Amino acid sequence: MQALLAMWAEKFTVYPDGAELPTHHDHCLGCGPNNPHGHHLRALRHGDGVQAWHTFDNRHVGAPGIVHGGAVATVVDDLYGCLLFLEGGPAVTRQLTIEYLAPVLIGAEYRLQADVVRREGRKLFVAARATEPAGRAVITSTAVFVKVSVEHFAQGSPPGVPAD
Ligand SMILES: CCCCC/C=C\C/C=C\C/C=C\C/C=C\CCCC(=O)SCCNC(=O)CCNC(=O)[C@H](O)C(C)(C)COP(=O)(O)OP(=O)(O)OC[C@H]1O[C@@H](n2cnc3c(N)ncnc32)[C@H](O)[C@@H]1OP(=O)(O)O
Repeated sequence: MQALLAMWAEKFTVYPDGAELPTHHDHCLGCGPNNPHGHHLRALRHGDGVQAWHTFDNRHVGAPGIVHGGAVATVVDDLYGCLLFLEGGPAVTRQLTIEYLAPVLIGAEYRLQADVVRREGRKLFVAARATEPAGRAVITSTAVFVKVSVEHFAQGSPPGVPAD
């Protein structure tokens, strides 16, 4: 686990505008390429924020043809987690709100954008939205993240040992 934490700390570096940001780790439910249940989110730096183009598939269906609201929240939460790479250090979600303005459809591509709204001590107030290609917002979100030390993550076991 310590090696994993050290590797993760290296990901908090400077990324040029437009650069693809790293994944949190290989098995991350949001962005990990080796999680068969995951969303495989890829986020790019966009100005001071992050953006991604994302298409949900039938693994994440709720009502027929419509993405499960929890799956949408997972992706938004993970996008905020990618924003942390621009903040220079780890933080964790303390509060997450999602406004589901219109159904998010399986197989349709959405543009996601997340930005820091303000910083206050250890707290990071962030906001995000997902829009259709024509520009209509289907969800908006806000969240509060609290900065933590890398050691915060030593509370869990590394992927594959022994919890799964
Ligand atoms: C490959 C490397 C391997 C290692 C790492 C691997 C992976 C890393 C994974 C995650 C890394 C993070 C992000 C990237 C990943 C994925 C993205 C998704 C993010 C997540 O999936 S992350 C998981 C879900 N998340 C949690 O698992 C958090 C559980 N929780 C806690 O661990 C504690 O709760 C903690 C530490 C957050 C705080 O605890 P605490 O005791 O330190 O602090 P406290 O309670 O005092 O709150 C502090 C200040 O926030 C204010 N405050 C509280 N609530 C507020 C609200 N609603 N609105 C406005 N302000 C609020 C207070 O008023 C106070 O403010 P003030 O400082 O001004 O007094």
